[in-house]
Amino acid sequence: MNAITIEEIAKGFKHKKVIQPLNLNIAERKIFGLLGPSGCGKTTLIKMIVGMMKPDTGKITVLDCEVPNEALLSEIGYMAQSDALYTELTGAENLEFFAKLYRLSKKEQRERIQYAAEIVQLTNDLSIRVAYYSGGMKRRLSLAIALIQNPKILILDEPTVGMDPVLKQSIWKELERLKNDEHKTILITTHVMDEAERCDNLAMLREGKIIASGTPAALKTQYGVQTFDEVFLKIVGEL
Ligand SMILES: Nc1ncnc2c1ncn2[C@@H]1O[C@H](COP(=O)(O)OP(=O)(O)OP(=O)(O)O)[C@@H](O)[C@H]1O
Repeated sequence: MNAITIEEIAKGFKHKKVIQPLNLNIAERKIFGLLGPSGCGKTTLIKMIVGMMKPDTGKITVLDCEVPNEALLSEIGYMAQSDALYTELTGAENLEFFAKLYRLSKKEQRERIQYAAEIVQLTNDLSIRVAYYSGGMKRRLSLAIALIQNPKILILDEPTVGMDPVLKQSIWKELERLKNDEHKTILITTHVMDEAERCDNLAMLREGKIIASGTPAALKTQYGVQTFDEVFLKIVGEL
């Protein structure tokens, strides 16, 4: 069963085609990684899945609903690349704001805020104003916000940028637990190759087209290489 189905989606800005007509299926209860060089269209594709950007043509279906659909707002936890946080508020107030937006009960609010803050190791910094957070702390708070309403699907645009290896490892463990125990579907963009390795399925994007897809092992076997950088270089004829 697919959590996300993308059919013939295309998007351009002015004269530039950013996403070529593209098809992609993302299976439920899997971690799907979107790889590709800067500017290849990953964020644009993700924004269309989330419903923040309208495709020029094509259709996107999430959990059997055609995007955009208000019912999907609570089903998708989205972590953007640029942090959309209220810097005048504390970390806790930011989390509360989003918890209220999703109409969580007082008890759920408390539980989810505690859970999300623990996952990103911000529990002891929740009373600090976000204006005083470091870049990495803001990323962590953004990830906590994506988790707050306990969505079925997590869409995370480069979630671990600026995080230290220990925290990165614990976040990946939690993503795997969310998939295995809570049956979440996770779509992630990354430049980090050891993260790509941990995904169940990958799609490699270049100039708005999918140039390769499959499991991490299948992709490396298909191209007879050891790393995803080499897969990419082989495809573009540089190796
Ligand atoms: N609103 C916009 N108006 C005009 N051009 C845009 C807009 N949004 C994105 N683009 C262009 O679309 C292309 C793809 O951008 P996108 O952010 O999707 O790339 P990306 O693969 O996510 O890159 P990165 O890994 O660096 O974040 C870029 O050339 C970018 O300049």
